[in-house]
Amino acid sequence: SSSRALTLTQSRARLPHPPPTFPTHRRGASSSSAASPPRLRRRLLPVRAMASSGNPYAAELAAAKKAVTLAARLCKTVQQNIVHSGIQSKADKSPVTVADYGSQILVSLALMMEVSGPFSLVAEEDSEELRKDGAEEILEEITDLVNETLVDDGSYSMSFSKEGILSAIDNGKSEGGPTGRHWVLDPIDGTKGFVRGDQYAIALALLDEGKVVLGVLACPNLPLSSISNPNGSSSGDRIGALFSATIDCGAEVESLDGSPPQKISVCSIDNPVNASFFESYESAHSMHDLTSSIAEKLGVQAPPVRIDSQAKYGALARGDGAIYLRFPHKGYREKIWDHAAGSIVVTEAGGIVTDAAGSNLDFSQGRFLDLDTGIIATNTQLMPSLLKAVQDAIKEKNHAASLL
Ligand SMILES: Nc1ncnc2c1ncn2[C@@H]1O[C@H](COP(=O)(O)O)[C@@H](OP(=O)(O)O)[C@H]1O
Ligand SMILES: [Mg+2]
Repeated sequence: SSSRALTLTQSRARLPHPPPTFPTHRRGASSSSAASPPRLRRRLLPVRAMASSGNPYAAELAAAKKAVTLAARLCKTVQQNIVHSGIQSKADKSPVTVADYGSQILVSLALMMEVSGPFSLVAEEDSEELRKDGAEEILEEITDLVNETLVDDGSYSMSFSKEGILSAIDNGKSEGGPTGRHWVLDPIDGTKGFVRGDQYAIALALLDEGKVVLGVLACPNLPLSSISNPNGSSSGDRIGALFSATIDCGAEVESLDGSPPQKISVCSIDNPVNASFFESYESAHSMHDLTSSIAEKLGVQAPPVRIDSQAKYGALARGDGAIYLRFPHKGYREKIWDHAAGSIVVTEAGGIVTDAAGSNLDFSQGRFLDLDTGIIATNTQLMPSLLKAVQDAIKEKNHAASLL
């Protein structure tokens, strides 16, 4: 209601740190009002929900779910258009670019509206390209798409000006680090899958004092209950899964269009013969020859299950498969937004996520993960033998390379 509406000036006075601003105008106002002080209706979540759930991050979790669900609405629209227009076969990358920026803007907006206190966001995109000559058309497309999504969703009665779009994107420029709270966002993880019409995820996590304390993964194309065959297609299952996890509170999955959350846990397979493993669809992202040699050493019989994005972590967390292997080619540096949300979903579901040396991933070092060789994830039962197989396979590969 209008009595609850706060001007930005009012909400700043109430908060310990000013939230980031983006020029916006209320829907229905003339375009000249974009220059007048923006009015943001800030919805604060009921404090009661926080206290009764026993989850110290309950408010942030609710905000994160709302943010990625809103972004997923935009991404789904764009992906449908891409698939229908057959644009994925052309070199034109603009639809995915529009969705990437649009998703980041909506997540940033929703977090800002729903969570009080200092705001820091480490996100993949910045506005540099959009500020260049020749980018006007794409900027206009993003602005229209974001504003249309806001109208369809109906949660926030506001619309963005083009300048507002640019500054909202730049809210994601934080460097993260070991102190304070930082949101970590991949607005579209698995862009290759997105363009192919396959799996992708909107991945959002919260770092608190260098540790991931919360993660949500919106997977609009993932079957809700399980991947029923090796290609990840469904058998009449509902499509669209939202995974979430908060530190020490477990992991859950719910439907992206609303259903009660269900607790999830990793599988309890302890014999690798019965295990299957996930890896990137793209061989450029992970060495399929190395993973195949690891699987062979371990005695895994099933062929690899190749899926784009952090949907792999979600599927692992609910026991659709037993192992996730990721071995980028030499020289690649992993980014924190590619693993923060996925890793807490797996660990809170009872799994373990480490680098190839068996060390925990360290999200406190800025935008990159500094890690040894690759990332592996599985349950507690399989981890010791998996780690041994990984190290043996790497040794063998290095030895073979030294003979060349
Ligand atoms: N050469 C490379 N090696 C490993 N990962 C790469 C890569 N190039 C891109 N990536 C990362 O792999 C992510 C996709 O992971 P996956 O292969 O599991 O689907 C990409 O996320 P984006 O799609 O958000 O750019 C990107 O960050
Ligand atoms: Mg990514």
